[in-house]
Amino acid sequence: MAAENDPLATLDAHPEAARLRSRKLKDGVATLIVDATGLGTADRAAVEENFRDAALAIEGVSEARIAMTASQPARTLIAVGAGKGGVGKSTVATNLAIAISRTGKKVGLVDADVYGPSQPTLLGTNAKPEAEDDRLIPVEAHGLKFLSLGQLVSPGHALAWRGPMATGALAKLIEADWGDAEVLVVDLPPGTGDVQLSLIQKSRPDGAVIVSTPQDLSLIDATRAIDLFRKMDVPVLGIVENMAGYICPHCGEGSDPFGSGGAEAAAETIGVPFLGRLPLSPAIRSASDAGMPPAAGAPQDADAFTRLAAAVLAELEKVRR
Ligand SMILES: Nc1ncnc2c1ncn2[C@@H]1O[C@H](COP(=O)(O)OP(=O)(O)OP(=O)(O)O)[C@@H](O)[C@H]1O
Repeated sequence: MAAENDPLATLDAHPEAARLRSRKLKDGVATLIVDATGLGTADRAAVEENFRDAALAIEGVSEARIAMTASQPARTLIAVGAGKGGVGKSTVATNLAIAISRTGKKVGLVDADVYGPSQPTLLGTNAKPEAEDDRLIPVEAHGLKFLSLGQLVSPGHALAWRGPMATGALAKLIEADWGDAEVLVVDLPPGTGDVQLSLIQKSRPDGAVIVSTPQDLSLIDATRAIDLFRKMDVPVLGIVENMAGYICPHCGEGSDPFGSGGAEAAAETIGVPFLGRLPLSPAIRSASDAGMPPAAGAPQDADAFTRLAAAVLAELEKVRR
């Protein structure tokens, strides 16, 4: 790492030398930059102490300054929002997260829906997260790590989350120990209120996906949600049209209970990408209610979400350039 006559060169033989990013000695002060990726709080402190002791044991070092770099990997945060409730935002967020994880990425899902956290139902588990050093450890299900406000309260009490209390609880979910998760999908509460605003401000999503049904009223609300993200300088990755057409399971005939093509037309007018449509399907509803996300199921159910994940990842690449 440095010249042979550098007294700090002995640190290259340290058992944690692979974490040493740089070392410098000036006027008796040793400055080390150490990569803390993947370390829990206790291990991080131990490694720091260890390097300090090792540096101070070197002749000519009177002081050791150790900088531990961010312990978490660069993580992409995707917010899933909707202007109003009931459009299938949570269903889309869960299945999008699963479809992204099926591309080989490590994915975490945050259920930040203060008004009706539904991920424990959608993922079919009531397991409660543990905490270590005051940091929550996400629960695992269907290949995802996830945390939900619904896990922090007893059933039926979620409506008590309001204002600063909700904001504080949401921060705990986002700042949890997500380990090696590369992508974090955040299921926001519906609407454009203070809770959404402070969450967007604090967590700075890399992009937002807006869920809407094809009908006009839902689209007006979706437009408000888009405005909120744009004002906060969060790139809108696009609109997903959910419940976009119904195929009768009995006669096979197609119909459009909520209209058709509305979200695609609105996306064009507003100037955001259209990410695709998901059909109104009894199979999606019954699988979701049973805690068996369709994205993790048979191809005929999973395909629409696989395409959605590909579209979302492609848009993310574009906004990063
Ligand atoms: N494409 C679909 N086909 C059939 N049912 C669907 C579809 N999408 C969602 N649903 C059903 O609609 C209901 C509402 O969905 P979901 O909870 O995901 O909506 P939401 O927008 O997150 O609502 P809220 O924000 O109010 O919690 C659920 O019963 C869900 O199974």
